[in-house]
Amino acid sequence: MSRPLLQVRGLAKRYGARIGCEGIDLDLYPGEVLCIAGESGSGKSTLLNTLAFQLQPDEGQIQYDLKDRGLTDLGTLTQAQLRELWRTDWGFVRQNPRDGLRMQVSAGANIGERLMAVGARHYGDIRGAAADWLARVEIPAERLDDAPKSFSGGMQQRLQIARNLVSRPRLVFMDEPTAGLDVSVQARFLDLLRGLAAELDLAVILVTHDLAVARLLAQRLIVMRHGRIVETGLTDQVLDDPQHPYTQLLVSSVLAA
Ligand SMILES: Nc1ncnc2c1ncn2[C@@H]1O[C@H](COP(=O)(O)OP(=O)(O)OP(=O)(O)O)[C@@H](O)[C@H]1O
Repeated sequence: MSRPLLQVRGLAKRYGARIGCEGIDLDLYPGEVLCIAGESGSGKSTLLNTLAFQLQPDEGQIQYDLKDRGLTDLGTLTQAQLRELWRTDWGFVRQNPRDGLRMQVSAGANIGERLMAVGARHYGDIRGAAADWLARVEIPAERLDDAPKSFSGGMQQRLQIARNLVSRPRLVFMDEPTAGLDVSVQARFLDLLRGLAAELDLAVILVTHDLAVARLLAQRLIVMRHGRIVETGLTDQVLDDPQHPYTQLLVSSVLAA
């Protein structure tokens, strides 16, 4: 197997005496989609934000395969180096597009900004690439100059995907990206996401409480409870033959719904 893109050992994040997550070990490989599932309060968002180094870990180590340095302890990077990573080689798709987009500037500018972060300077090229990405996420090109606040929720979420993927990141963190979408647009959105992840060989760490989303998108699944990983494995295996009683309960409660 290839070298891991992200390697995590003994990770913990606490809020005072309360455990956010602890004892987390995981390896993520290039192009792999990993889903973090678990009930409300199990520590999914804490783990995601700590992995993305947007929350400072209290214990443990996160190593990332930086393009120019190989596996590097993220704790040794400066804030400027972390910001560079967030703007270029990583992406972050929020549950609420208002948190991941700049709502007042045009769709084209939302995409163009990320391109400028990776060095693009030519206005025509940036506009062309933005139009191309709008088409890839199924937004009509004539909406290029419109602000996302005039878009539907589904369009905003697709724009957030375009903004993140235009810089060709290798790793994208996603926090419940489908939770705010109507059921009627969820399936198409998931299809689009799955296609783009495969085409771009994108590694994704995705938080969801929806096991159907995990089944559709993720090769590997982590199940969390009380801040700890209680089960991990290939998604189909975990869902079809859960070993931990908590996972069994989680799977059977979905089947019963
Ligand atoms: N900012 C915070 N301050 C104090 N405690 C927090 C904070 N954020 C989360 N927690 C606590 O950490 C634990 C894990 O919360 P977290 O939000 O990571 O869970 P989650 O699985 O993402 O939940 P949900 O699905 O409801 O978003 C919970 O006990 C929660 O109360």
